[in-house]
Amino acid sequence: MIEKKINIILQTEQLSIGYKTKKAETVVASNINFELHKGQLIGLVGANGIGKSTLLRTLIKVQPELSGSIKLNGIALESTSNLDLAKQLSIVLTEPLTSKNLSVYELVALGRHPYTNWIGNLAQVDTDIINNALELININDLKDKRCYELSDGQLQKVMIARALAQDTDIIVLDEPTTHLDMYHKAYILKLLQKLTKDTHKTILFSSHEIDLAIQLCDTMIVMRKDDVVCDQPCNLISEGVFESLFPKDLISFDDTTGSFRIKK
Ligand SMILES: Nc1ncnc2c1ncn2[C@@H]1O[C@H](COP(=O)(O)OP(=O)(O)OP(=O)(O)O)[C@@H](O)[C@H]1O
Repeated sequence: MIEKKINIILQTEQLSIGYKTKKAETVVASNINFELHKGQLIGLVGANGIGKSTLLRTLIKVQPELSGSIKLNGIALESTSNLDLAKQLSIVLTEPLTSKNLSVYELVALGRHPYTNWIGNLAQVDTDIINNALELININDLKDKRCYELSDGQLQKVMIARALAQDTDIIVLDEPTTHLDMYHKAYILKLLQKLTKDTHKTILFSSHEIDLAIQLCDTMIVMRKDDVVCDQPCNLISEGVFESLFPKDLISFDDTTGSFRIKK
């Protein structure tokens, strides 16, 4: 029990997320309580528009929580400075890159930004970490290419290498498999699983690839209309959580295969 507590890296308590304007507050989800552990692969799933990106943006401090608390390594997120945050948490977003003119090496090297001096000079330790990230993701052969020359799958690997170069305890990815074909979706998620095992980092990603996430994740956070649940995939299956994710007219969840099927 005590060891479990020591291993907690990210924790929410009575978290409520959404959007606030001067006139109104829109709650997207509330009563969110979970504990994420070191070295785990965690998939965040739910229907379109349910609040996955809103939750991720709140967890990475891009938007404020409406109420409740988030703790990163035991410290409230709101009292963690942005520089400290960048040393603990790295982010991979799917938005198109504005810096596609950079070479792959230069883009991965940007991951060292929180650690370098103001002109961004790289020390030997930084270049070692960058080379190690290129090696771990197996993209050494791409390092001199310009980012605009890459396929979506290659670019996604480069973005993950940049996050690795940032050398944080936790990596957060918003829909890392968007635009990828079936093979590359599986490849990227398998790569994330391997990284959690090889580096003991915690990796949290949102995805619509529920079937793949069930097979690969240690833990899943499932956002439903009325609640947010977090558990091991096998427990979520036996509690019927996936079955309740979507309207029942078109697809149903098959407990035995752990996948969705179209109703005939
Ligand atoms: N900037 C914003 N201001 C106000 N409401 C927003 C904003 N961004 C998103 N929303 C609303 O918050 C809700 C959750 O959206 P969000 O993008 O988090 O869902 P999602 O689960 O990531 O969806 P998808 O799977 O389609 O990407 C939606 O109702 C959306 O319209």
